[in-house]
Amino acid sequence: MGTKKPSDATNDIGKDIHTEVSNKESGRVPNPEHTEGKNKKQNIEQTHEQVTDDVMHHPDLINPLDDTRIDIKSGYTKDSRRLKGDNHDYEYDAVVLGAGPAGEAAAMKLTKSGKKVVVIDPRDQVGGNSTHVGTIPSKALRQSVFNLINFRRDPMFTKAMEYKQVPLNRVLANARKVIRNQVSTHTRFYERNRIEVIQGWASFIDAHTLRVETDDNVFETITFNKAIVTVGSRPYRPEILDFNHPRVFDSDKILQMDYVVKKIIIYGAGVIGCEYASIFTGLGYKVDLINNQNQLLSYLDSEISDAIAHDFRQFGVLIRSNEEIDHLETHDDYVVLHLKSGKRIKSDAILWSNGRSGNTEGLNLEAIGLKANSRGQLKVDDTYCTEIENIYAAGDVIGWPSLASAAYDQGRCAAAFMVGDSDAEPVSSVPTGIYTIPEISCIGKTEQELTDEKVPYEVGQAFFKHLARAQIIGERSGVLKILFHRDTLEILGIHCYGNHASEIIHIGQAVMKCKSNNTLEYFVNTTFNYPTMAEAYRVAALNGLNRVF
Ligand SMILES: Cc1cc2nc3c(=O)[nH]c(=O)nc-3n(C[C@H](O)[C@H](O)[C@H](O)COP(=O)(O)OP(=O)(O)OC[C@H]3O[C@@H](n4cnc5c(N)ncnc54)[C@H](O)[C@@H]3O)c2cc1C
Ligand SMILES: NC(=O)c1ccc[n+]([C@@H]2O[C@H](COP(=O)([O-])OP(=O)(O)OC[C@H]3O[C@@H](n4cnc5c(N)ncnc54)[C@H](O)[C@@H]3O)[C@@H](O)[C@H]2O)c1
Repeated sequence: MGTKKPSDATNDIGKDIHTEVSNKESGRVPNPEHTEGKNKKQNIEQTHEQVTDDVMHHPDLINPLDDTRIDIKSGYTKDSRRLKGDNHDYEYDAVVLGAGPAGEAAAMKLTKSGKKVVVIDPRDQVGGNSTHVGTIPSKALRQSVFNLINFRRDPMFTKAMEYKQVPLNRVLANARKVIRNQVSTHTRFYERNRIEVIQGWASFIDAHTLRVETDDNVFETITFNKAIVTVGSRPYRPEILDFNHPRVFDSDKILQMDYVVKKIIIYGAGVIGCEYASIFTGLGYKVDLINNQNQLLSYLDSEISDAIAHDFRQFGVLIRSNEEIDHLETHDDYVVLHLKSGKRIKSDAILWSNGRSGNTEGLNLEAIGLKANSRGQLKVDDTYCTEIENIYAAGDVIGWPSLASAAYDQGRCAAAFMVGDSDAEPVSSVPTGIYTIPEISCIGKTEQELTDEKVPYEVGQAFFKHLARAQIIGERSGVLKILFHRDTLEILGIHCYGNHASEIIHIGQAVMKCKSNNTLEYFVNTTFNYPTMAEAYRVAALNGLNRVF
């Protein structure tokens, strides 16, 4: 990502742009002429301390997994022609804090609406946590492990293959390639749209001024009319754990694990914990999965939740439910997890996957009168506007649903609201896609919800083992469940467990979205390709209709 050098910081509309060497580095007291007042200066000092702490505390936030740099070549700077002169004195119409999916979508929508936009991110590559440490590496890793499992199962190879455990960072070779391609694709989007991208840490000085610390410890200020905060999230790290210990990991640090283990504890059985349970068992590790609740992924339809728990046990995952950490004992070559129930679990390493926190600490929100909640998240209204009228927020930093899929749409919608699009709508319905092995995907209501709401529903099911396509590609388990109103046949929920579930769900989602066509009969009266996994919809629909009397 192109770093804007101080020399680029020309001022085309009469406002001062300051650069200064970090006080911390130089040991010098800053020149008071370079700041607008004592209070502001204190805020800046505080921000710098916080930001530096964040960098120290969380180095992975700024270090992409793939260190091959893909620089932005546009060189589009403040000297460039303004696309459209909005009626204000600020340098930019809009500033975007964070170049993840939410930030990218917001920047694209803003620039296509004729606004002069700048995006700021501390990483030297675009893509955000989603591309560098979240969605992309974990899904590419899962695919490699999935291939390995199929390879080991295939009788053509089992005899010839030496069964060897592989360290995680070697399996990540494919992920590095995907990351590089993703960064390259997204870099081109910024370039083609001539969006300025600055590498640096952003924090607020006031509601129209940002302070940006570039990676060479140079600070500058930029002024803007509106801002959108899309700084994302990072793993929540409780103080009782030492994440510098080589056997203690979170979902960012795990990507650097360079040794093989026989046994690993996963603390937290949320989406990340369950996806990694599949990855580790696929690599041949024994897994202790510690769940704080009594059911896995308890918001899922309970049959699906039972199915994944059953398959996990088959693959050698020991699920320990209703447990809570007391403390962790660390040693050079092992760890012992002490649970409040009195149990002690010894293992080669631990992956802590119990929640995430919004990256708001270093933003100096106090300077603009904003306060994040205890999880570092910002509250927004239906237009993604925070309590400050020119400051918007989207993506993980606003909490629900904390998905890359939704972050992109939220960023685009927030920008649409910022520019006053009359047809902008906030994101409200998002499918669940969990990339365990096998996958889980759902949309709409669960059986439990419909029962609680006393809705007269029926169920139609299709088991993958009966589908021609599934038999051809060797899918052994999997089911598609359609929940529908028994009188109107309206589809109320779709739940899928099995490989390709995250793709299969979209057929049902499209039908559910078409209000006039949203009935089970669509699947009976429409000819699908054969043999396909989509045939599951026809089989499930006929199965469901047979129950209606
Ligand atoms: C292991 C894992 C697997 C996941 N798998 C999936 C999945 O399969 N599907 C899915 O939909 N979602 C998945 N997610 C969630 C997904 O990654 C997030 O929802 C998504 O990254 C959120 O996008 P975002 O744009 O809000 O922020 P992010 O992707 O977090 O990007 C925020 C950016 O802001 C930058 N930033 C931080 N502080 C500042 C600052 N002060 N100034 C400027 N910039 C700053 C950061 O460097 C970062 O580049 C997964 C997450 C994890 C951790
Ligand atoms: N396939 C996917 O869509 C996918 C994959 C991985 C991660 N993700 C996203 O990543 C996010 C994190 O997943 P996860 O499995 O770590 O956790 P989670 O959000 O499922 O939560 C796990 C537990 O941690 C608690 N928690 C959450 N944040 C906390 C905080 N800041 N402080 C204290 N406790 C907290 C929660 O209440 C819960 O009990 C999820 O929101 C998920 O949407 C999505």
